[in-house]
Amino acid sequence: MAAEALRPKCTLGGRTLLALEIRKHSSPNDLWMTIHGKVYDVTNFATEHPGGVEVLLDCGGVDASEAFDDVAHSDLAHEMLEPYFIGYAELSKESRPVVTGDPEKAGTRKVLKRQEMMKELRRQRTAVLVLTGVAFLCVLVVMVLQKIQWLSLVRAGT
Ligand code: HEM
Repeated sequence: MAAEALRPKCTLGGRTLLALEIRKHSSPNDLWMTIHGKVYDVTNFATEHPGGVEVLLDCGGVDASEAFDDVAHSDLAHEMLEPYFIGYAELSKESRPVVTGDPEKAGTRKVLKRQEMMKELRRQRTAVLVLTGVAFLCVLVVMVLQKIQWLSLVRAGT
């Protein structure tokens, strides 16, 4: 009875599933994750995820709440979750990421990896912004030069 009460479970269309079941859905073709106690089947969303498919695969079958919050997702991202909702999961040890070796170190490694990815994303965004700015300035300079040339031609003609 006590063991039954401790069992992590998730409801899906009236059915009750163990967290062990949630964990089985961790492949690109079958991807579930738990975010704040709710289970989402994001199989059809993974390849469309603006943050890339890799980060979602890292969270396949486990509790992705921390990873999701770390990114400070927009309200839109929270709304986008809803169509993928399939049920509720009991937050238990078994639904959290499976870590091998020293859990503390493994957790730190994951956080560091994520922070590194975020830095890289920001670097890429800054580079794109700078390049766009430079391209815009170049176009502006060319337009000004053409205008000057045109004005001097007009003056020379009169
Ligand atoms: C399955 C649920 C998820 C949905 C619906 C979702 C949705 C989104 C959306 C809409 C964006 C664009 C930026 C925004 O509007 O916030 C985004 C960006 C991102 N997401 Fe997610 N996301 C999900 C899960 C995750 C998870 C579990 C991670 C784990 C680390 C993650 C990492 C990222 C990253 C790194 C970005 C890029 C941030 C940037 O460009 O600054 N997402 N996501």
